[in-house]
Amino acid sequence: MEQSSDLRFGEVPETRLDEALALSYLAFLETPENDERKHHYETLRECARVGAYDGDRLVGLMATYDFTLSLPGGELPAPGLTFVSVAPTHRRRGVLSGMMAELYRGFGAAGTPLACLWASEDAIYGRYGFGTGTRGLAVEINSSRPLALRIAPDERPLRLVDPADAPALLGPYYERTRAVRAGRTARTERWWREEWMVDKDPEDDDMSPPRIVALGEPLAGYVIYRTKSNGHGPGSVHIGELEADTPAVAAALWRYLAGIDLAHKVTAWARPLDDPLLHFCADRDQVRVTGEETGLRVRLVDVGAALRARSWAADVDVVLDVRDAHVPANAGRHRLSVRQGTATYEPTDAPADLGLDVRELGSGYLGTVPLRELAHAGLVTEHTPGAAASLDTALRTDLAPFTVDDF
Ligand SMILES: CC(=O)SCCNC(=O)CCNC(=O)[C@H](O)C(C)(C)COP(=O)(O)OP(=O)(O)OC[C@H]1O[C@@H](n2cnc3c(N)ncnc32)[C@H](O)[C@@H]1OP(=O)(O)O
Repeated sequence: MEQSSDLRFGEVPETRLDEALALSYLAFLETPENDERKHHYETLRECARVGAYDGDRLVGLMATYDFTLSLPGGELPAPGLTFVSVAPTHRRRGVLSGMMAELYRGFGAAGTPLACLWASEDAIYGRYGFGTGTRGLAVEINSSRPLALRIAPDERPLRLVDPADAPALLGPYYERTRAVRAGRTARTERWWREEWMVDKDPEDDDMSPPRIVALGEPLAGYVIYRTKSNGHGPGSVHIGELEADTPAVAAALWRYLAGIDLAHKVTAWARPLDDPLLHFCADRDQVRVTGEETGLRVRLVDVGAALRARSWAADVDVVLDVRDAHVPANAGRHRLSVRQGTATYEPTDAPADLGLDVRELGSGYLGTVPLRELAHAGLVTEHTPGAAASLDTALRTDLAPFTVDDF
């Protein structure tokens, strides 16, 4: 892609936030109302920002949240890309590519190990080395009849929680889920309030405020959902998040949701690939998977730092020949050696066992996509038969990586 020589890339100062927001609304085809605009302004103010300038005019914008991402057995800083916008007058001239290069330069200087994002379109970010970090299932329950279950639900009472109390009650619980499931960003008090507990659903004016139902003291599980009425017809229940200590607690929460009067449908836009509901429901005609999508995309910005920070399910010794068109420091042959749970990752002259792009390594990193599958798809080259399977065994996680925090 040819990049215009009159473009300049650099920081977007706070004095230009209004212009940056206007550009973003132009790119995303949005005209938000005052409260939402204020929220976007504050969010953008707190993010790090990269811009593209044509003369003095801002024609490209990209911002990063200061996130920390859970990994198998640990966590790392992982800036979250957002507000990625290019003026419609300047598309396909290399503005995004220029901003990505500027971003990666900054990451290199800061020693940033990972980056993450949710994409508006699937085809955009693979070229910059982003792989599949998490995937989610869309699930729909026919709740015109009681939920049929194969296990006994936890019969302790359920209680409604005031949204104002939710961050203090749910926050520590959510934090514990991060320790056992990779792919989850840490939530601040502000994130809870402004992303989860906001009264008005940003995408659907007809949704109720968030409802929170909890089970157990100490807390053993919770669900955050909204409802939607449908005039005289049956309404629906829409799950934001459901977390539970045990299958019995999960069963109690799902049974509750499916039992809500005046609603004949429960939907969840994203559930983990290994959601126990899909096994303990007694009727898969009643509980249907209606879609599967990539959630968080992950970029190994510093491959060595990223690999050393996660835990491993098995020892492994492989030489990886990594391609990285955007971060040259990652490219070339490196020996990944995991001994008794500790990884080393060093440059080597030894012949490669596996050849792959950093994008594919990103897809395997949290355990979501087996490298064996990518080898079968012709995207990973197996120079040593069995090397992809050995690395997959080491990368495997107990729970499927998953997040519902889109941004
Ligand atoms: C994390 C987030 O914020 S996701 C949100 C992304 N933003 C949006 O969807 C808002 C609307 N879209 C836009 O603002 C722009 O079209 C962007 C940001 C998607 C792309 O910006 P551009 O400056 O046009 O991209 P740029 O010219 O640098 O293209 C680089 C390469 O990506 C490709 N590309 C860019 N956009 C797309 C796309 N939507 N689908 C497929 N390929 C794309 C280009 O063809 C080019 O490929 P090449 O190098 O092989 O020739």
